[in-house]
Amino acid sequence: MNNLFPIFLKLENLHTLIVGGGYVGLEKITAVLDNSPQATVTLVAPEIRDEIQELAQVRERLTLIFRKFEEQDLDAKDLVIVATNDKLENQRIASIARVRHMLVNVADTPAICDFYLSSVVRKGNLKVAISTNGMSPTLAKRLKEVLGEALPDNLETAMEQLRAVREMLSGDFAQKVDELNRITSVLTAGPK
Ligand SMILES: C[C@@]1(CC(=O)O)C2=NC(=C\c3[nH]c(c(CCC(=O)O)c3CC(=O)O)Cc3[nH]c(c(CC(=O)O)c3CCC(=O)O)/C=C3\N/C(=C\2)[C@@H](CCC(=O)O)[C@]3(C)CC(=O)O)/[C@H]1CCC(=O)O
Ligand SMILES: NC(=O)c1ccc[n+]([C@@H]2O[C@H](COP(=O)([O-])OP(=O)(O)OC[C@H]3O[C@@H](n4cnc5c(N)ncnc54)[C@H](O)[C@@H]3O)[C@@H](O)[C@H]2O)c1
Repeated sequence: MNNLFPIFLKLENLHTLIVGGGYVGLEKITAVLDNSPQATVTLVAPEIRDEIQELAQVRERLTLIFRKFEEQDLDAKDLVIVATNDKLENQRIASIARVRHMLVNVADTPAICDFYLSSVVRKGNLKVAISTNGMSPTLAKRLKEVLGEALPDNLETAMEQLRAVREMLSGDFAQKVDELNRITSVLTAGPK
């Protein structure tokens, strides 16, 4: 069963807590900031990798706290990514966050995640997020590479032109939809 519902978050409007500052903490903070450089993030861990400390020097909205997780760290947070190397502590933190109605990702335990991070193909304004439903992050990463090669680089121009058309079109909503579908039908037309 694949019941995941994909959404695209504006992380600059949310406050994300990352618990753990090791390899996985670094992977997750990198994923967050690569996609959402203006995201507000607090990371708490007694030991924080140098690469994360370097990131914090150039990212004003990234705050580091050098100690173990405390429940108050969840105050005023929207999302939590839990990535300590203590599985039981990860589960404990996730349960506290759930009681507080926050969305939780626990890097080492997919079964108790409310959301997964995805592999991301980016071409300007286009973003394609890939998930394997937790089956194989490695496959997601490879598919990202395949799709990145396959998608043409001039999509940005097409998007800009379509946006201009979209703004120019008059008429009611149904007429606009018809016209946009007509213009873009060449994209899905098979070979003649
Ligand atoms: C996509 C990506 C996004 C990101 O993290 O930014 C991501 N993992 C990435 C890479 C990656 N992760 C792992 C490897 C090693 C090889 C392998 O195991 O395949 C590699 C490959 C590599 O690094 O080369 C190990 C691993 N990952 C999870 C577990 C726990 C478990 O499965 O039990 C373990 C075993 C830990 C252990 O054994 O100790 C769990 C999750 N990893 C997810 C996402 C979520 C499911 C996504 C989906 O639905 O596909 C989920 C469920 C939760 C989450 O983390 O959100 C990112 C690709 C970035 C890119 O595109 O370059
Ligand atoms: N989802 C994924 O993509 C993925 C990939 C690899 C590993 N994992 C799993 O993620 C976990 C973390 O691995 P790692 O390589 O980052 O470990 P690591 O040893 O490099 O780092 C652990 C971090 O957790 C911190 N920490 C420990 N207890 C803490 C606490 N109570 N509060 C706050 N921080 C605390 C440490 O200070 C350190 O910063 C492991 O269980 C691993 O199996 C997940």
